[in-house]
Amino acid sequence: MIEARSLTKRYGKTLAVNDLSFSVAAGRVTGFLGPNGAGKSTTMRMMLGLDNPTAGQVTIGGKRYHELKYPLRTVGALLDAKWVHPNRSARAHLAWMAKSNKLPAKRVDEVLDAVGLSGVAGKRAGGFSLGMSQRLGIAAALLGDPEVLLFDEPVNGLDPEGILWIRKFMHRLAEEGRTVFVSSHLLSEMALTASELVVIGKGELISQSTTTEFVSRASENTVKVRSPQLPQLRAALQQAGTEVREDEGASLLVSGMDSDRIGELAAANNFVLHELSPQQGSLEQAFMQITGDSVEYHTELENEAQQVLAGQTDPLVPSNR
Ligand SMILES: Nc1ncnc2c1ncn2[C@@H]1O[C@H](COP(=O)(O)OP(=O)(O)OP(=O)(O)O)[C@@H](O)[C@H]1O
Repeated sequence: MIEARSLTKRYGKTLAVNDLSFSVAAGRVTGFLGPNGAGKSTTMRMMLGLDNPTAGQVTIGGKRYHELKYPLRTVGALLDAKWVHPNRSARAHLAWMAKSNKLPAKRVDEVLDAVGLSGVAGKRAGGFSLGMSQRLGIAAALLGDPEVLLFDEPVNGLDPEGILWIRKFMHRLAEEGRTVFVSSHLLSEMALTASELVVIGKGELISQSTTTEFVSRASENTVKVRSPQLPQLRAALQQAGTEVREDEGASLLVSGMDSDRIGELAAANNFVLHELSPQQGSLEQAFMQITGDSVEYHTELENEAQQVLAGQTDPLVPSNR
């Protein structure tokens, strides 16, 4: 369990985190979502005692990081995967970390096995691909068998296979009952990875809810309707008080009435329906709608969201930001 209460961080004139309060529960993956510069990394650094809050506090299992007797046994983190001596082998890197933190040496092989790096444990970590480095970073985070895990943008720059691996691994950690808190600006990926979302913009809390609630609350839920009697159907729907838009000429997008009632209205008027399908809003739409002014780099995010919606980019592949 992580709890942030009125957490605030100021760097000179920049208010990086402003009066932020939220909680992260065990046994699920919680996504920490926000546009670039929203304050995600700063918040995570304060969780790990790498930065001191200007005001407020953040606790892990009720204690501030500095109060933890065995920090690595309580919280593990992946902040920067390339933080490793390039000439050390993966095993030597972990053995050094285990020793310097008074953790049992046998954990090294256990965590190498858990992340699938046993076969390359003797190889120089400097020659690892980004995906392998991320796995090594996760192995290091797991050394102390912590209840709480923090990952800062763990899928950045990874290929689809690497992204899928991380997503499944996080689900596994949550199923083991751990608290998994993962930051990202990749909206589609978070929709698949996290069941709970903490969303921030310009250092402030925008929302905390389940991913499903976040999407359905924010996005406009419409119903797509196709019929050979489109003009008549349209008139009947408008008369019933719905908002109706043309969708590529051949169908209608209806808001303000659910699909059951639209079907009943059509039946009552003897209209033939060729399609009646609820259109779920995407996380991108929800995010754009909710974050609104909080997005510092609006155009960039909008482009990304629009490309994903239009199917021009694979949501599994992160953009190069
Ligand atoms: N050490 C620092 N000194 C001054 N300003 C900082 C420092 N660290 C962060 N900031 C500023 O604080 C704000 C929040 O930055 P932060 O890195 O926490 O955001 P973020 O959500 O992690 O963004 P990104 O996804 O781009 O990493 C930004 O305006 C940033 O420029």
